Amino acid sequence: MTYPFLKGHGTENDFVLLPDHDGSVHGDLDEARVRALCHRRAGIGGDGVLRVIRTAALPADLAALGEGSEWFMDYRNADGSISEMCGNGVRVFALHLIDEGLVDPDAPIPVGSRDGVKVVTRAADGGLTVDMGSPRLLGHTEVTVDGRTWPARHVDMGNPHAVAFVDSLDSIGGAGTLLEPPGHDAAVYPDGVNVELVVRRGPRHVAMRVHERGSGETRSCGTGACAVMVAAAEADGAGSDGAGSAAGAAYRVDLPGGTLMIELSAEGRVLMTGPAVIVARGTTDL
Ligand SMILES: N[C@@H](CCC[C@H](N)C(=O)O)C(=O)O
Repeated sequence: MTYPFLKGHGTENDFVLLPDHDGSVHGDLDEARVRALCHRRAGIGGDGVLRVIRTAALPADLAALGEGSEWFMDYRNADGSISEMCGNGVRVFALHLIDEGLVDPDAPIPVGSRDGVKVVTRAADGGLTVDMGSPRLLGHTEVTVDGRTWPARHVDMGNPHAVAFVDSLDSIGGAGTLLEPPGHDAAVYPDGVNVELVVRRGPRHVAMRVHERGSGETRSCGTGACAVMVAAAEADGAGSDGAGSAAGAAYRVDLPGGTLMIELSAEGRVLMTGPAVIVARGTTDL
């Protein structure tokens, strides 16, 4: 069977997009197909898959999560597992909808996800801004990477994150070498966790590396950058809800694949701005 695909990325977090508007192409998108598509040597290659489907074509339980949005981002990690949300992916997804004339490019674009509807707007710098919703600052925990253990902040951005402030990003193996899933408390993260390692670069400016649940070390993670901003804002004197005195603050978050700007609105909502690019389109029989 041959079917269409596109390839895109946001700050080098790369995705295979699968247009499947009425759900007739991929049915239940199984893990084996996702792994084959994302394989870096035998497939198209990607950190994950974004299935582009109309909310109305989904089973009732999923459709309920996307209520109010015509389009739903059905996201899968490279290993075929499902995640609630993908911050870089939703920008790439919205760009695809704009490119294909599927939405009004001048209006806010609602995109359904397993973490509810995210609204994407065009940013002044040519990028896209996503209202990522309200973060949840949960407990304190720890993570172990390369045999070293750090205290970490548990931040929920719809998906689970552990944010650890470290002395140096360079001393923890080379870039792209966090191959083993970091050690973490399975009681805190029963479904696994995305782990962010962070250093300060200046006032409201941080840099990070990330090991993603289901994808390994990636060049960028949008929800991860948001979690990092929330943890940094708390450390900089915000209230326990992540808003407080940091509300309105904008942080620059540098990642191996680029830079994201993350802002905490006066209402305590996280606004993420960054680029999105489509680099290829074609058909595959994978
Ligand atoms: N890269 C994404 C996050 C993808 C999901 C994550 N690996 C998980 O399992 O929660 C992003 O940009 O947010």
